[in-house]
Amino acid sequence: MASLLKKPLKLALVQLATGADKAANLARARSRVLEASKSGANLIVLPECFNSPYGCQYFPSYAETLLPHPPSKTDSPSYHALSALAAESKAYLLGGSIPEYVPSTKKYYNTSLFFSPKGDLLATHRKVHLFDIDIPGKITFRESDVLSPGNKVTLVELPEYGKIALAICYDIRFPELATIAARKGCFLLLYPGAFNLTTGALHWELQARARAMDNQVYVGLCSPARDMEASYNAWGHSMVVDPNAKVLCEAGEKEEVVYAELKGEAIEETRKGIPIYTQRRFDVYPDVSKGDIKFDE
Ligand SMILES: NC(=O)CCC(=O)C(=O)O
Repeated sequence: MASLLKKPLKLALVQLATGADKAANLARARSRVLEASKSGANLIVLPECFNSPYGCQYFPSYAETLLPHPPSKTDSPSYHALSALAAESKAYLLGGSIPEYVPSTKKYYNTSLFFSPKGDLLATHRKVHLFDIDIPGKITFRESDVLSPGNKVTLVELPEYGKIALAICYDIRFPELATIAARKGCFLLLYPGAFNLTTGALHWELQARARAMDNQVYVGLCSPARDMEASYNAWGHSMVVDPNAKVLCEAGEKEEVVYAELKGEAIEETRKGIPIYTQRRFDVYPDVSKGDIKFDE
């Protein structure tokens, strides 16, 4: 069987310190992405809401308009900054997410943008599962007060490497997305995400390792750096997990770039040793990757 990952890939996660100044966030992202590309990264990831603070009160004022494609520089400075940066760094670049506004429907989304090493937009992913939680005395958050959900599974083909899946933060709690992506042949699931001090301590690493273990693929989670002065305190701890659920690299809480070398053999060896791939009982339960699924491939 052909390898899901055709050749080794160096993945970089940029755990960016973001603030209120969008231009400063973009400039900071640029210098960290260029640093990662100088270190040989082939695929570089920026966090959820990398160009703005994270919070419902911020989404409208930071939102950019992406459609019709390509957007003007006024409609989406972040699109143009990311496109130029991908081309300059000659690496695939995932702009973890930005708040997006669609004037025709007056809807806001939490949207990531994925660029080729030539600076072409290959995919966008609108967060499918909105972060609405209420843990009394700890954290209440309702993205759905402002945002609308996306409605597709996003898979992207990188011709020299293979297929990857894009999702955002709270999407990781819904294992169906990960399973569908893995069964469709992805070698890597990427989740830019801003967990917080409550749920980060509980579930950040557990979710990453669970998605990797269940699906025997690589998983990357990229957080903003923690800022205790901000209204929302991101967990940090960006990490890459291997197909055997082992953490390959992990950031601390501050701004940092972490790297991992991904290899196709690791997926094959894991699946050979524990062959759940050939042991599924679709005569007992359904295959979630079959049926009426909305894809953007
Ligand atoms: N930005 C998010 O979606 C946060 C998700 C989160 O913290 C969680 O626990 O899930």
